[in-house]
Amino acid sequence: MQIFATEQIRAWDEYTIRHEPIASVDLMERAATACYEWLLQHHYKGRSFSIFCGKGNNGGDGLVIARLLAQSNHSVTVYILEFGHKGTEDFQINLARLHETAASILFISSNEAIHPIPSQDVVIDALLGSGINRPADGLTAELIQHINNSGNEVIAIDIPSGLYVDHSAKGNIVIKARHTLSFQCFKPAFLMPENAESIGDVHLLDIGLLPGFLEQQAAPFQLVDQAMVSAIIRPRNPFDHKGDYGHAAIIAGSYGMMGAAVLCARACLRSGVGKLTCHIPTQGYTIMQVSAPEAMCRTGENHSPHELEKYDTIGVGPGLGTHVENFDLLNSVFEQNRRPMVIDADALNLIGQEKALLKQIPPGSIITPHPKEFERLFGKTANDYDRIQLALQKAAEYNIYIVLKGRYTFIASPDGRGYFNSSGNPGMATGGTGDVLTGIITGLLAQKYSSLHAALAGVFLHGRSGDLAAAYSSQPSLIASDLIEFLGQAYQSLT
Ligand SMILES: NC(=O)C1=CN([C@@H]2O[C@H](COP(=O)(O)OP(=O)(O)OC[C@H]3O[C@@H](n4cnc5c(N)ncnc54)[C@H](OP(=O)(O)O)[C@@H]3O)[C@@H](O)[C@H]2O)[C@@H](O)CC1
Ligand SMILES: Nc1ncnc2c1ncn2[C@@H]1O[C@H](COP(=O)(O)OP(=O)(O)O)[C@@H](O)[C@H]1O
Ligand SMILES: [K+]
Repeated sequence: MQIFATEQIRAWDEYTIRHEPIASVDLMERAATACYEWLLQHHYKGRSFSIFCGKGNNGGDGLVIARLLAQSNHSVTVYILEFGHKGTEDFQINLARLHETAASILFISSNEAIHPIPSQDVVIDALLGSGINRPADGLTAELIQHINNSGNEVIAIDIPSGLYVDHSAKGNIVIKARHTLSFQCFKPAFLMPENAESIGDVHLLDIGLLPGFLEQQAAPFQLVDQAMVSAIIRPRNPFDHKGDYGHAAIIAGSYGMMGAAVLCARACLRSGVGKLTCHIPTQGYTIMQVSAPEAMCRTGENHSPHELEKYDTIGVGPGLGTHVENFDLLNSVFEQNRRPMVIDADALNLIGQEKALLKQIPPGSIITPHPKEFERLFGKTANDYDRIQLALQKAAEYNIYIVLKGRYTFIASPDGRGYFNSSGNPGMATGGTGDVLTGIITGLLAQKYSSLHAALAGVFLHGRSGDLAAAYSSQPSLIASDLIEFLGQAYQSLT
């Protein structure tokens, strides 16, 4: 699924209007009807509503929702914020239609007209949509503050008023919604952690925009979804043998952190790798042999970084520790292995301390930082959008894939393309889940998936395992080992 910027969303609306064909006011009717039906299907039937509308087409959506609710005997009060202009054509048509219903219509042209919102009302926010072109200020800002301070449940239409679709509104006054009902496709704003408080739960409603438009468009970002990953994962052939699925090495673990190495190794095995050898510290030998009997072990000084050429790929970092001797370890790994590999956790923290190592990373490798590790590597950014841009810039500069982990993990490709993963849940915010991801991606790389495909499929399967594990038990009880247990079902769910 594509993730579009403002101009492309507008172009998709226009394409549909021209080619379906459908009048713009009828498309608005379709969009608002989808919102109305969502409300009825989600326990809002019979409630009373305060609906706040601007005078653009977002406000037009609000007016249609108000009419549909009033016609089905809901108590509706509509507040129209006076921007100083008369409103778009579709807004005006729908204002005239609303006058024929029992809805109360009030205009807000000064702060004296802002009154307390009845506590039982559900608030619908249709003040500003994708047409916002400057921060909300003056009366608009006051009204947004008033709604936020009311404590009422707020449902935003298309996007919470005050947010931009595709750049940061950090520090601006923005509606805080419980739900956002948006149309057709994800907008970048919904994927940024900095907007979490504003967007609430996002629900994408199908308004029948024509798919033909998608063929002509290069979206700035793609969503990693089941369809994409199903097309990547290859079936196994009947005469295959373990040599066909690669030999991976995991270099991980230290005293007190052997668990990270075990989680990584077990996830790698479950990902489908042919053979796995773990380079671990001597004191971790028994732990690994007992916990992952399918894996071979190499022990010795400094993780015994010898004969690394024989592996198809290497995953390095989980639980490694940041002792000074590990700089030599990393240098040795990068010297011996020039094929794409996976670099995570303490290996990234070491590189963060010794930035010259960045240039030594084998081309096409995948690094998997969480936001703090990313910051140690590449520095702070002013907002989440800038961080995404910085990831793309650094991926190109070092010819690597950057998997920036989070709710919607972002994958930056060195060719400038960016992907947001759609699977996963906050149950996965628990120690060790990142080690599992490293194991999965390493296993996919060993199986000769391209770096891009290993990263995309790896993050999606990892999140899908988390979703299946949480559905089986619960989010709070989820632990990293559960992801490994559910990886099999995650694969199964693709077909
Ligand atoms: N057929 C379609 O296309 C469909 C569209 N749909 C809906 O249309 C919405 C987009 O509508 P839109 O383009 O009219 O923009 P919208 O956000 O309502 O109004 C913004 C107006 O407000 C103004 N303004 C801007 N910033 C401001 C600020 N900070 N504070 C105050 N005022 C500000 C600015 O005017 P200006 O003051 O700059 O002259 C601008 O004209 C979209 O989100 C979706 O809900 C759906 O129905 C599906 C079909
Ligand atoms: N709220 C969330 N929603 C979805 N995925 C999450 C969430 N929180 C964490 N994750 C995922 O869990 C993993 C955590 O990795 P990381 O922070 O490296 O953990 P650790 O270092 O403990 O292994 C990442 O893959 C991340 O995308
Ligand atoms: K809105």
